[in-house]
Amino acid sequence: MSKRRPLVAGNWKMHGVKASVAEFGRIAEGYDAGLKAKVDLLICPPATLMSTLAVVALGTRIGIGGQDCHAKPSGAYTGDIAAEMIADTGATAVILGHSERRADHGETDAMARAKVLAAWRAGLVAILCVGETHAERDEFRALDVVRTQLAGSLPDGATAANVVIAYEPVWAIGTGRTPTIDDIAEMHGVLREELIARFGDEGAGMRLLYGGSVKPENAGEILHVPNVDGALVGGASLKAESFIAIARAYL
Ligand SMILES: O=C(CO)COP(=O)(O)O
Repeated sequence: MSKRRPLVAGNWKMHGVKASVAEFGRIAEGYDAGLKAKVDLLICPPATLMSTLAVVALGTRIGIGGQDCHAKPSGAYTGDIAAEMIADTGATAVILGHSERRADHGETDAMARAKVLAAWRAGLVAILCVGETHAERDEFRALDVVRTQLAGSLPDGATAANVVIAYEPVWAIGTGRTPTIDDIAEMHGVLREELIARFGDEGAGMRLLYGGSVKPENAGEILHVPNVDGALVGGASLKAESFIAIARAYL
């Protein structure tokens, strides 16, 4: 039996307004005692909702996280948010190095690495995303690409408590397509090997999430793959019904 407690995290991306607080309430209602005994839940709303949801989440045992942070604690960086500001809302985690940040904002492994250090400085858990493009998988480079991303973006000092790794194949995000169960098992196995080689027992204890078109229909299969310790869910996290249904794969 693995001692890693599963985590199902919702990445709301650029979705959600004040009315979405009610949807969060429905997620909290669905997080019953049976689920609480088995799985952690985290919601990463847009920055505009973080403070509100952090208050609403008090007592629900659902964590709140950010979707990105700046590497610096403060300064003249218009539009950016420091890890310390995320922590100040009551959030406890932050997604970093997401492929949408890498593609749309030119984020490199070095930048993701600096942001992970910022998250730790602020006391946040870093949810670090890695994943190959479709072309890279076609060229049989997926494992190498992901190994390189992990090596370049995960700093020394990572522990089972301060980092979660999310494997998100870029081509599976929002497309309804997923890798085969064997491909997920292979990638997560490689990630686990890398983490143990670098961090020993801490690496063995780090949670590895799968992300990319996770839905209630495929959660049962994906979440029981060895070394898959949960999911990072985009679209299906926007509705309480589907998000909770995914978490219930652990019951
Ligand atoms: O990018 C994702 C989560 O970070 C996955 O998004 P989808 O679940 O919508 O494919």
